[in-house]
Formats: sequence, structure tokens, C-alpha cells
Amino acid sequence: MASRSSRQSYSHNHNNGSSSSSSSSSSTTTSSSSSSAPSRTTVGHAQPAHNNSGRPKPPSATSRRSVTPNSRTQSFHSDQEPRRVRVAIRLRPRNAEDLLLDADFSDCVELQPELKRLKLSKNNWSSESYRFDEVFTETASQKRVYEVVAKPVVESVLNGYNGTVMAYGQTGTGKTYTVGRLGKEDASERGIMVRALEDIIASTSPASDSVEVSYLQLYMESIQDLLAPEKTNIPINEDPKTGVVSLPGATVVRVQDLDHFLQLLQVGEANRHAANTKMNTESSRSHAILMVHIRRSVHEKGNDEIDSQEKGTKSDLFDGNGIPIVRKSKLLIVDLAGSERIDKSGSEGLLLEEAKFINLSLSSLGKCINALAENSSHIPTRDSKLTRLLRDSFGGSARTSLIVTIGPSARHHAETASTIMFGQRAMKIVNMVKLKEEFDYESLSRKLEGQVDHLTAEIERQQKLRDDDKYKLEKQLRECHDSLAEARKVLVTRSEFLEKENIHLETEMKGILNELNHQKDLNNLTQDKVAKLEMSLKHSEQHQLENSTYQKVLADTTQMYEKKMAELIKQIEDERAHSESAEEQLALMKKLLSEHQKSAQGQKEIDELALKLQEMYQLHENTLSELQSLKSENKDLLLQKEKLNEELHSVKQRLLEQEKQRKGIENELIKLKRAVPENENDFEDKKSYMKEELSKGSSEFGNRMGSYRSTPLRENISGQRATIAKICEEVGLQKILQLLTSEDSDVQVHAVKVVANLAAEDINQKRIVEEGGLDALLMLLRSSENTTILRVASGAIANLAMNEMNQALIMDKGGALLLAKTAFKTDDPQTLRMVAGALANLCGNEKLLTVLKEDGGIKALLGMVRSGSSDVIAQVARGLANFAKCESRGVIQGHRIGRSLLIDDGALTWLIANSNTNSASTRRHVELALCHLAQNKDNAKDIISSGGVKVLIRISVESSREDIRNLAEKMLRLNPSLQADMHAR
Ligand SMILES: Nc1ncnc2c1ncn2[C@@H]1O[C@H](COP(=O)(O)OP(=O)(O)OP(=O)(O)O)[C@@H](O)[C@H]1O
Repeated sequence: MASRSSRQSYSHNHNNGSSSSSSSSSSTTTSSSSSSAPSRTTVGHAQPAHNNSGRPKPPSATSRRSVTPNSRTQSFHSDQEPRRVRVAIRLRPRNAEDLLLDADFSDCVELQPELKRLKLSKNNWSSESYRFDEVFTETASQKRVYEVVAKPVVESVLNGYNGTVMAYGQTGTGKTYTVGRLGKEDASERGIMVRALEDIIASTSPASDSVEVSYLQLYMESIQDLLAPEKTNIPINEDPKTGVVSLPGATVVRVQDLDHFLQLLQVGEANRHAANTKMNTESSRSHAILMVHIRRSVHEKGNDEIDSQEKGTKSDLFDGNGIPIVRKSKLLIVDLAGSERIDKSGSEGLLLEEAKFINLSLSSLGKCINALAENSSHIPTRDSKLTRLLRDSFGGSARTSLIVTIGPSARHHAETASTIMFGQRAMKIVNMVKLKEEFDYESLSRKLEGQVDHLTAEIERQQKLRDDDKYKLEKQLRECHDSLAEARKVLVTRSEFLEKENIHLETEMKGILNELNHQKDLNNLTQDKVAKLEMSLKHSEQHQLENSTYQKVLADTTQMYEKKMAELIKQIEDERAHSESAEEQLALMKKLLSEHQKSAQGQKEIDELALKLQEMYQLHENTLSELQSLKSENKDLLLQKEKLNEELHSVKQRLLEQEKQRKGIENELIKLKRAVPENENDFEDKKSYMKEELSKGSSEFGNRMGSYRSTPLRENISGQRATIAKICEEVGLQKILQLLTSEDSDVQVHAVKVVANLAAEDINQKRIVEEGGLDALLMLLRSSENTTILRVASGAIANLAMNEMNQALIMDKGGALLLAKTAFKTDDPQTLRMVAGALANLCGNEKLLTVLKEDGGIKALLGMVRSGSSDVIAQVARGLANFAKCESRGVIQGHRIGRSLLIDDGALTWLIANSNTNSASTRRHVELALCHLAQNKDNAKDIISSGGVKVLIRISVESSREDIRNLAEKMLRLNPSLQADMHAR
């Protein structure tokens, strides 16, 4: 519920250009429909953009500050339009009790879904019509109800707005069915809670979003946790600054998936059942509340949105990634306790106490709704825990849908009417929704820490890789060194060997040369020895060549290894430099992180200062507004005082007049007493005096009747009845009844209208009958020729005939005979409708059937169809259906035998001829009448001969009502003669 100051703030904001989209209309009409737009009321949001003085408020001191007016607020502006509370009505199908107890089959409601209208009938001659945002018939599916009523709210919650879906209605009309049904066996049966979570889970990501639920019940002003039933009397916390309502003591569970949520709901349901069993009560006696908290990461603020001061550092840091933003929203799904009246439920003891608490919470909800709908300056949210709990979810900054459930039975007319009025008032409430978006510093910090951890691990990994590489390179280097030393060693050994060989060869050569010289000298050394020596020389040269090639290879290898070593050494030095720069970068990042944390801390301090400033500012504003309201209260008080003085004066005047009247009546009484034993002349005098008095009274009625007739009808049904009740109180019922015998037909007309209006209220009927009203009305039927008098008197008798106790009396006094005569003596369709309605009501009493037929009631009913009026024909069909049902009940219970009394009078033929009529109401009654006639085996012959079997087969397939289809099918199946005829076809 929105607070007073926030509403004023919104009005200012709204007047300054917010566009409006509300276009509802609701209306009430009597007899004929009309419509008019309801007074539009705007209420405030919990975080108004302006204060009472119209100046802009300082920015909120929470982290929400970052949604700057220049960027974000403007883009959400179109979302901040006022939204009216949407109200849908859902009619529950007839249950076994309705079918058993509603003998006349008349429903008190008629739906016109295509017009989004509902017609509520009080009796045969008056109905009121109301318009809703949606009207669901008894065949509406759970899916459609969810999609029309709750899905838009769920979508809005997913976009960051708070939302509420609430079910209101009398016990047993389908609130829990609509809201809390689990649909374990059949998913199409799932109610709003399950479907809402299904959509929420599908639209959120477990990685970045969170969905948490609490499930509670409010019983006798104590909040109990349905997920941890040991927690009772949980306190409600209302944040004085933000207006946000929370329950810090309640269990909050993070939902993983739909199965998990279904388990939670089942646990809640079991705990609710256990708690209620322990308290010896029923589910309908507590309010069940499901709270869903959604936290969504929507997107990240881009670099261009980061202010320039931050940009230099952060742009490097995030490399294009922005600051995360979260939207927090709350969805409330409420299954309210039954709204029946204490007096009617006849509760005692604990049940009475429960009923009082339910009454307290629902009536305080009703008061808040009235206050919000009337744009009152004070919303009494503190009167009950229910309204405190709903403070930020209904009529405030939340999007709200209300589903109003009703039953069809006329027995609960009063509760249904008050439920409908509750819905009508709620339709006038307009909410101002508000987006709650915050920078997610927590997740930013988490993200940065994650990045640092990741980088640190990466650097460590690279360091390790580098260490491994270094180790490998060093090993290779060592191996190179070893190979080189080995090669050098081999080279030295080889060189030494070659040198030795050289020396040896040189020595040998020298010896050979010497020998040659010696041989030359000797002149003839053999050719073979010379060639051998030459070969030896060649071989030695070859060795020398090889030796020099090998020395070159060794030099190349050495050079290559030295080059490779130089490269490895350079690589090691590069890695070292790289590692040093990575360490420097890590140090820089750590520094930046600590700077960022410091700056977040600084921001927090600024926020706190801003908060304090805002508090002081608010205090100042509050003092000003209190001063203002004190002044205006003072002014109001003065005005009230003046008004009271005037009223006091007029009350005194009225008292004087009443005193005068009282004295006159007392005198009259004394005269009357004297008149009783006296002679005929005295009696005549007395009578004429009374007539005079009553005619005075009647002109007074005339004036009053005229005055209320001139006011718009749709506003004044109850006002009219109140006026009539007042007249009755002031003038006395006796006097009004005496006026029915007036010789002045105008006086009679006024009087009979007053009596008919009184007879429309259950509480007056007994008194009217006891004080002779029934006799007087029957007398009018007998003697009057005036069409208006006949019509209104018949209507009054029809109302009295709704009551079982009066039905026998009416019959005893010859009422049926008189109604039958009236039916034949007039052709006025309105009069015929009333007469038919009265006879139809009498047809619903099993004990009276025979007399009713003997007095010509059935013939009269059938005779009235000559008028051709669909309303008259509908009443005729209703009467025949009542009659047939009572007969079939008698047959089942064994105290009625023989064919139906209806058949002789031609009713069966008429029913068969009209079984295909276009009027839905007439057709339904005709179908029911035929089904009940088929229940009696003694009627089978007549049904078969008049072609009724074919009609029954058609009803069993085509009737618009499932229960009638089943009944027809059952009758055909259980009645062997009908069966045989059916198979013979
Ligand atoms: N639209 C519907 N279609 C079929 N059955 C329904 C429908 N609405 C209600 N019912 C049935 O009517 C019965 C009463 O419904 P439900 O318990 O939902 O009423 P309620 O208003 O929540 O009552 P209470 O206030 O006592 O908790 C249940 O058996 C339910 O299955």
C-alpha cells in the first residue's frame, strides 16, 4: 500500500507529463446495462522522484544512485506509467451441493464474457451489471487464467518491477484451485504459483541470476513459516526510508529447478495442512503467501558510460567489459482466506475467533482499497498484518492483478455481491511501478578477484614453463659442453697420433730417400720395390688429406655449438626480462584493485553522507508537511464544527416534529381503543380518519418514490431500498399494508411498490406475511384491474414464493388459483413474467405439486407462452423443470408413482417442441425437465410416442452443460424402454 507522501509525490510527477494509459470502465445498471468510466485515481510509488514541495529529491543514497537521471532513468521513463490494478472474475462450475440444493436451477450470475460483463440477479425482476477486465466462465482453463491474469505480472517482475497476484472470494469458490494447484497428475491443472515459477525459471540463468522463495501463512494475525513450521509469529520489517517490506526471520530457499520448487510447495502444503489440523481448523481460514525474490544480472555498463575520471584506469582494466548491473524484484502470490460473513457461517468458539481475525484482515484490506481507490490522504495499512505485509506490493510501486472467484448459487447472493463490489473498488486503484536496478559492486569485486587469481595462476604457470625450459636448455648446454670436450679430446688424440705417424712417415721417407739415393747410387733397385714405395707414399698423402678434412669438420661443429649456446643464452635472458615485466604487471593490477576497493569504500562514505543529507532533508520536509496538514486539519475541524452545529439544529427540529407525530399517533391509539366497542358510526368515522392519515402518508411516499426515481438508477438500488426501509420504519409496515386497500389507485400503486421492494429482502418477508401483507397482495390480484398493480403485486408474491415457508401459505390462501386467473386475464408481458416467476417458484415445492396442478398452475404456465416474450417463456421452462425435478425426486425416494402430472396438460409436447430453442436459459431448463421426466419409468411410453428419445440423444451429445449431457446419457442408459427404443432406431 502506498504511503501518503509517496502518493502526493507521484501526483506531482504525473502532472508534470508522465503519460497515462489507464482506460478501464466499470458500471452497474439495474434492469438495463449502461457503462461509465470509473473515477481514476493515481497513487504513488515507494521511491518518488519529487518531494512534496515539487523540488527534485536528492539522489538516493543506496548504490541505486548510479542509475543517473540523464542516462538510465530516461530510458525507463515509459515503463513508469501508472498502471491500474487489473481485476478478473472467475466463476466456479456447479458442485454437487449446488446441484442438490438449488432446486429451481436458477443461478444468481450470468456471464457475458464477450462484453467482459457479469449480470448479478437478486430476484426475478432485478439484476445489476458489472464490467471487469476479464470474465472467466466455468469452463475457462487454468492455462488461460494464468496467461491473462498472472503472466503479464510475471513478465514485469522478470523486467525488474515488483508484482502481486492475489485471489479473493468466498470459501469454496476456487481461490486455491486457481492459485495453488500443483497439478501433479495432470500438468494442465497447474495453478498460478507453479506456472509463474515455470516461466521465471525458464527466463533466468542459474549462472548469473538467482530465484529465491519464501512460503508463509498468516493465521490469526501470526505469520508462520510454511517451509520451517517451528518459526511462528515472524515479525514484519518495514524500511522507513525505502518503504520496502521484508520478513528477516522467514526461510529463504534458492530454487534450482521446477522439480525443486514443486517439492518446496508440497512441503509448504503439508505444513499448512499439519498446522491447520493441529489448530483444528481448515485451509480456508488462513492466508497463504508465496514470496519470490528475483535477482537478475541484466547487462554491463559500457565504457562510454563510465565517467571520465574512472575511464583512464578502468578501460584498461576491463578491456571493454563494463560494470555489472542487477535488477531486484519481488513477486507476491497470495491465496486469501474465505470472505464469508460471520453471521451467516454461524461460527462459535475458535471458529468465531478465526472469523474475526479474517474479518479484521480482509476488512482492513477493503478499507485500504477504498482509500486507495478514492485517493484518500490516509491509507490505513497498519490496521492488520495482511495490509502491512502488502504495503509495498498492492497499490504502490508494484504491478497488481486480482482474481475474484465466485460461485453460481443464488443461496450465496449476498456474499457474491460483496465479493463483486470488492473487485469493482480494486479496479479503481492505479499503481506507479518502479524499476529497481543497482550496480553490482559485489559481483564486480568478485569478478576482479577472479581475474587477479586467474592472472596469478597464469603467471605461475608460465614461470613454471620457463623454469622447465631453462632446465632443459641448461641440460642441453651441459651436454653440448661434454660433447665438445669429448670431441676436443678425440681431436687431440688423433692429432697426436697423426703427428706421430707423420714423423714416423717422414723418418721412413727420409730412410727410403736415403735408400733410393743409395739405390740410385747403386743404380738398379728392382721395379716392384720402387712401386711399393710409391704406393706407401700415396697412402700417406691420403691420410694427410683426411686429417685436414676432419680438422675442418671439427672446427665447423665447434662453431655451430658455440652459436647455439649464444642463442640459448639470449633466449634465457629474454625469458627473464619477460618474467620481470609480467611481475610488474601483476603488481600494477594488485595496486589498481586495492585502489578500486578504496574508491568503492570512498563511494560508500559519500553515499552515507548523501543518506544523512536526505534524512535531514526529509525531516525538514516532513515537519513542513505536518505543519501544513495541521493547518488544514484545523481548518477542516472548524468547518466540521459549523456543519455539526447546523446538523444539531436540524436534528432538534426533526425531533420536535417527530414528537408531534408521536403525540398524534398516541391520541389516535386512544381514540381507536375507544372505538372498538362502540357503534357502527363511530367505526366509520374512525376509518375515514385513518384513510385521511394514510393518504397523507401516501403522498409522502409518492414524493419520496418520485425523488428516488429521479436519481440515476444504477447508483441507487441499495439507496432506494434504504429509503424504503426508512419509510417503512417511520410510517410503520401496518400502515403501508393498509394503504393497499386504499380506494385511490395512485395510493395503491405507491403502496404495492413499497411492499414489493420490501418483499425483495429476505429479512422482511416473514413480517410482511405475519402482518397480513400476503392477504392484501392476493386481494389486489383478485380485485384490481390496474396493470401496474397486477404486475407489481405478482412480483411481490413471486419474491415471497422464493421462501419455502411461504409457498404452502400462498397455496392455502388460493394463491395458485389467483395467479392462474391473472395469467389468463392479462396480456402484459411484464405481468406475465412475474406471474410465471411466482408459479415457477411454487413448482419447486414437492408437497404442493398435486394442488398446484389442480388449481390450474401448469395450464396457466403453458398458456402464458402465447405472449411470445422470451423472458416469460424462460420462467415457464424454469417452472416445468422445477416441477419435473420434484417429481423425479419423489419417484427416487419411493413416495410418488405413475406418469407425470405434467403430461396431461401438454407440457411434454411443449418441452419437446422447444428443446432446440435459441434462448440459452430456456433451453437449459427444457433439457433438465426432459431429463427428469425420463427418470420416471412410467413416463417412458409418452416420451417414446412423442419422439422424446431422439431429443434426449441429442441432449446427451449437444447440451452446452456437461452435467446435463451426463444426466441425459444416464437416463437413456438406465431406462430399459428408452434403451430399447434407442437401439430400434
Ligand atoms: N474452476 C474450477 N474448475 C473445477 N473445479 C473447481 C474450480 N474452482 C474450484 N473447484 C473445486 O472446488 C472446490 C473448492 O475449491 P478451492 O478449495 O480452490 O476453494 P477456495 O476458494 O480456495 O476455498 P477455501 O477458501 O475454503 O480455501 C475444490 O474441490 C476445487 O477442486
